[in-house]
Amino acid sequence: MKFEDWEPHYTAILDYFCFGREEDEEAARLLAGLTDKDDLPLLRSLAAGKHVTVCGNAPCLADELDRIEGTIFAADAAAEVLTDRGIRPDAVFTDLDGATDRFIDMNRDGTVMVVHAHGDNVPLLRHWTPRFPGPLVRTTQGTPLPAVHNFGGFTDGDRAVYAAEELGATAITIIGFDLDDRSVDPVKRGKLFWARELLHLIGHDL
Ligand SMILES: Nc1ncnc2c1ncn2[C@@H]1O[C@H](COP(=O)(O)OP(=O)(O)OP(=O)(O)O)[C@@H](O)[C@H]1O
Ligand SMILES: Nc1nc2c(c(=O)[nH]1)N=C(CO)CN2
Ligand SMILES: [Mg+2]
Repeated sequence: MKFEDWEPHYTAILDYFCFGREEDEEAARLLAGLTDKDDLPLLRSLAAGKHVTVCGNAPCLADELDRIEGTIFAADAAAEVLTDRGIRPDAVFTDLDGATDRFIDMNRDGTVMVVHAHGDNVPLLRHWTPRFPGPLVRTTQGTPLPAVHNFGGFTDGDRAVYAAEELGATAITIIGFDLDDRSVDPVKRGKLFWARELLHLIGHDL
């Protein structure tokens, strides 16, 4: 999605959560300076012309793994549910709140880390970004920078779907999403509300 088309949705999300755009854009500038890696061509090659399965981290994920087809994009800690079952994702979309040392291992084995900057994860960006030994793509939800991309989307899971669309996937299967999950805290419920809105906007009704 072009940034001009994304921007009104982004502004509405900032208002809803009382998040600051300046903080998001400062985090993106910081991330721009933490590494020179930009493995966008590799990420594109994983999605373009391919069937992509996006794995969210709802409790139902473990029961839906038999639906996986093609390239695997994992939303943050969903990557661990997958590796626990011997499945290494092709890419992990993460704002790093679910990151563990196992992300470093899968990145060394070739999993693309798609590291997202926002106003509330600056310490995590500083901690993890220099430690990833393998392929890395950087994203922002604000104005994109030359090597900090914005494919649209907000939560790790819906951003993975937006990226798959933007990078030319021919089909997308979405598993591990329970957007009515009542076990989550109120802020997370708000995030799942926006995930549903944003997925609906690009034709995925969950
Ligand atoms: N019931 C669910 N619980 C958690 N994640 C879900 C659920 N259903 C779908 N998802 C997707 O899986 C992703 C898991 O990533 P993660 O739990 O790190 O969330 P996040 O987007 O970083 O938000 P938060 O800041 O609340 O952690 C979410 O971004 C969301 O898109
Ligand atoms: N400023 C800010 N931006 C975000 C946040 C967050 O907690 N704060 N969480 C996200 C993952 O759902 C995505 N973007
Ligand atoms: Mg996360």
